[in-house]
Amino acid sequence: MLRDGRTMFDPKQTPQSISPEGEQSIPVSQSVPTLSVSIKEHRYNPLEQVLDQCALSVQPGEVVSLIGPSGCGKSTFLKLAAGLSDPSDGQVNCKASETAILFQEHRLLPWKTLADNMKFGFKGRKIPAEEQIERLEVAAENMGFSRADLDKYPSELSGGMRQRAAIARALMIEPDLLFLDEPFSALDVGRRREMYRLLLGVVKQRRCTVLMVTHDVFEALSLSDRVLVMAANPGRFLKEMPVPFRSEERSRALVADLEQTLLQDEEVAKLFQMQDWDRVL
Ligand SMILES: Nc1ncnc2c1ncn2[C@@H]1O[C@H](COP(=O)(O)OP(=O)(O)OP(=O)(O)O)[C@@H](O)[C@H]1O
Repeated sequence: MLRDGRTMFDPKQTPQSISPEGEQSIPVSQSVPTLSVSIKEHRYNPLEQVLDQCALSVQPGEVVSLIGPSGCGKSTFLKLAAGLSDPSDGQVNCKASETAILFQEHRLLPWKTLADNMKFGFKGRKIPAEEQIERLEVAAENMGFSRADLDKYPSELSGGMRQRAAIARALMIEPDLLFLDEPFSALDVGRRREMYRLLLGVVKQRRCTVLMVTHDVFEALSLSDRVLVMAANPGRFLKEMPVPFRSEERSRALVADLEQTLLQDEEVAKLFQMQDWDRVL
């Protein structure tokens, strides 16, 4: 059973096509979505249409990932969904009360220590001082930061530490909606898995809703309830791959099987130029 109540027993799930009208053809659960996005089109300049007919509803506690070739418009869709700018034509409806955004770049302030960067999200929020300290301590432990690390400046941290700091900063405000753009790209395989567990723990405990962009298909299928594949020129949703297993049931073999099914779909294979999928090189 998926978190939103849908059941999908067929382990050989196949990608479903998405109609140009958006996802109306896809069955969704009955609860009020945390996030509804309907973008008819988006352009940064009048001559180039970046997005075309991208509609998506995300249910409370659902994890949805966007994958697609570089430049197809994933980050643009995420930024519009997060309300960072308005679509040229379309609307975004968000029911979340606390939203956090994690950008592709870590965006830490170079003149602030790691601790101050991690606490930066508290600015403007009424969180008592003791609770701020408690959240910082828990986050530092979860992220594997020592007391000495907390006094360092971003320039003194490794790329992976900076990325973990940005993840901590986002999670420390306890969001009920998280927008993540390539959040784990700088982490080694062990840290990545720790972060996956942490993220899915937050999703489960607080019913946090997640919309994530990633280049890593295996990662997307490991973490998500469904994965949307975007095509380019203009950016649009091409396929949806539901993940028919609860997160705790997902083994490497099951996810690898789903990855193979997805990447062997004719249209998806063409999109990523992966028609000879079984070849490593
Ligand atoms: N601020 C901007 N101004 C003008 N064009 C932009 C801007 N941001 C993105 N674009 C263009 O919009 C298109 C989609 O970019 P976007 O970053 O959304 O793609 P993406 O799928 O996230 O790429 P990647 O996987 O490489 O991060 C690209 O052609 C890009 O050049």
